[in-house]
Amino acid sequence: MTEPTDTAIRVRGLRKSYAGVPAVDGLDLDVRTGEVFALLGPNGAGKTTTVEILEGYRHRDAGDVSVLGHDPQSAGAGWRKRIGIVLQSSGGHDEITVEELVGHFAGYYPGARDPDEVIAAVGLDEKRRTRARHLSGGQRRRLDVALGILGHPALLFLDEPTTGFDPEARREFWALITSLADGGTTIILTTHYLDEAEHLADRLGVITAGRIVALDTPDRLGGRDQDQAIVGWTEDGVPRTARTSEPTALVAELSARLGAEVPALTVTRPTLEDVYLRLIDGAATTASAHPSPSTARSTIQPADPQEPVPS
Ligand SMILES: Nc1ncnc2c1ncn2[C@@H]1O[C@H](COP(=O)(O)OP(=O)(O)OP(=O)(O)O)[C@@H](O)[C@H]1O
Repeated sequence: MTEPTDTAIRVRGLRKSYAGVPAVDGLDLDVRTGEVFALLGPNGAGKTTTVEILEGYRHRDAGDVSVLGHDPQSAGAGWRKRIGIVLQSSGGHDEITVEELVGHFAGYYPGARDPDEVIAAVGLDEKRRTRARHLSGGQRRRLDVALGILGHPALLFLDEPTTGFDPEARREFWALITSLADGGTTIILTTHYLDEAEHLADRLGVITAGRIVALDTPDRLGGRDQDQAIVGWTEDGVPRTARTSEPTALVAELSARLGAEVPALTVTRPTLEDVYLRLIDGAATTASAHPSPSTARSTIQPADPQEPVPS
């Protein structure tokens, strides 16, 4: 297969079941080279299963998958070196210091980034001589990211990267991700933080029950840009609100009626979280109105333990 330059990931009809219960149920996805793409969805929606198939860590039951022009199921070591992975939880190497670990992993990649620069970039300079087991949860995640970006990956997977970060650490981490994206790295992000997705992602895909139910830019997802605005103000001492698709006209009318400064005026639009929750609710309602055989099966069949990971 020749490698397309504008498409980093192409997925068609992806399916994966555990003990007959679908986790990914006919998923299509295109991720463009150089974009930051966020996968959102409730617990158990199929995000990790999808991402692990893309990473080559899990075998699919059906569908076509191309990642950087190769099928992850059969791609070789050269392909793997072009992929950076930061898993949801990491561990191990507890007795090794940050600089030893980063220096050691740098040896795996021809033309690796300078370990000192990577340690500085993830904000671990002050902890470089600290053993991994003495790092805080957030610092450990930064170390994971350091290991993930050492090899200049063309494609970086970040699975819930800022869980446990304090607000300042999250902002710093976002800046790091933005700088990687500016440098041309394609990034696949799974997160439960809507503000993180909105801040970082060029496009978002929402997965429920193993399918993409919405896919767009953060400001257009689920018709968000078409949503009515909510105008709030106080009149005769009473708080009032109105929904309108023409907030400017309403504000002008209020201003003409109540004076130049309309008391307690606010104009708001649905947040990404509002839209996301609406999409999830809508998908759940549709699923319960039309129960599929797979939904019925899931109540009676236990799931398999995790498959062995191919080397
Ligand atoms: N190894 C496994 N064996 C059996 N069932 C599994 C396995 N991995 C995932 N599942 C099931 O597949 C479904 C999708 O799980 P997955 O981990 O892909 O969801 P997710 O969207 O990543 O969830 P979360 O947000 O909680 O991480 C769930 O119902 C889960 O229980």
